[in-house]
Amino acid sequence: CDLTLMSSDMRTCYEYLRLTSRSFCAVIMALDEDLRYAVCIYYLVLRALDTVEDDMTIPVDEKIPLLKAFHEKLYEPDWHYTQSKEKDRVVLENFNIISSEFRNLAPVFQSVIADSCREMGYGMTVFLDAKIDTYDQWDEYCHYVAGLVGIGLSKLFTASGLENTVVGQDEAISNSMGLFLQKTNIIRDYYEDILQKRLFWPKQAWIKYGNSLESLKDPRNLNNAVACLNELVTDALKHIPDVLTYLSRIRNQSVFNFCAIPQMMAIATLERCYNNPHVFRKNVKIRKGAAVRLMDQSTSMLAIRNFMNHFCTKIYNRIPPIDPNAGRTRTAVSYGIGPG
Ligand SMILES: O=C(O)CO[C@@H](C(=O)O)[C@@H](OCCCCCc1ccc2ccccc2c1)C(=O)NCCCCCc1ccc2ccccc2c1
Ligand SMILES: [Mg+2]
Ligand SMILES: [Mg+2]
Repeated sequence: CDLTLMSSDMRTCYEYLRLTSRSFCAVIMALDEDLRYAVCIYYLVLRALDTVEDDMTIPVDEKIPLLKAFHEKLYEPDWHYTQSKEKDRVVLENFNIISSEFRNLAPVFQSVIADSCREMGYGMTVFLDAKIDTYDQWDEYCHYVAGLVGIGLSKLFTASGLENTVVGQDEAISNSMGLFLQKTNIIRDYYEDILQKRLFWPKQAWIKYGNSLESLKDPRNLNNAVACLNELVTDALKHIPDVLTYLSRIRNQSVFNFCAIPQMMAIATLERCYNNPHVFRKNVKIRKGAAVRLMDQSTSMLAIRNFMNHFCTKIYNRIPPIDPNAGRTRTAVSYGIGPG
């Protein structure tokens, strides 16, 4: 894009995107012009909100009103926040620049982003002590922090005129796009989160395998821990049919790539995590070469179905016969393997 035509604040916003988003910057920059601007701002606004949620040094009685009122800061020109210790605090310290660009967006884009921000902020306060007991509460938390992003993005795609009305209207399918990504992150990040006492694995799952989520990282409980991991991967795999339906509706190439690549990274990550004891000792990542191949080749429904088939077949071939969820996992991956 021609940086000279851009306002200096917008140039700064793209710099914040590059600084705070390892996984989304490239795919956002590949979007067609109008959408690229709105989606970049959308990302920065929600990353700022999430940085408040994630910052455990902010006292609860300050954090709750800040999360709930965050959407109002979009219309307070000078507002910014300098008290955060988080890695992405730059977006809070310079929120006035981000909000000034937000107010330059088309009104329809502003209302989608502001509504999303209000609902996400509220949802984060509901789960502030991160006590996620049931699978339904797991779905609810992931709806607030990621499902809403899928719903908001879909409304931006339709409002931009690049995608059909159905994309922006079918909230259940858009929600699944976020749940698949967020559940994959939560499964992958067990070790890093448990060190910060952030407990996002649902109790309804881990209670069958140990008397606390922390107990799963004890090497003596490794078999139970891996069985719990496999159960959560199986739950995440259930979103695959919705992900395939969503992607099959997308018509604009840059929107397709933007939507498809994070989903392919997620299924590749789930495959690496499945039945993998390393999840309890370090951060499991997909190999650089595999990630590059997914970025370059996730450009058509045929490619997506082939990648989904590839990773689901790899999981299928590694299901331990004695795993308590073996049958349910075979059923879940079969949706990704497809009729072929
Ligand atoms: O702190 C971190 O580094 C990770 O934080 C995680 C957490 O705290 O749980 C967690 O924070 C969630 C709250 C803030 C959401 C920020 C976000 C992310 C991606 C976007 C992409 C485009 C536009 C706006 C976006 C907004 C996080 O970043 N999880 C990664 C998965 C979130 C997926 C969002 C999402 C949902 C549906 C999508 C559909 C199509 C394309 C991209 C999509 C992206
Ligand atoms: Mg975060
Ligand atoms: Mg968070």
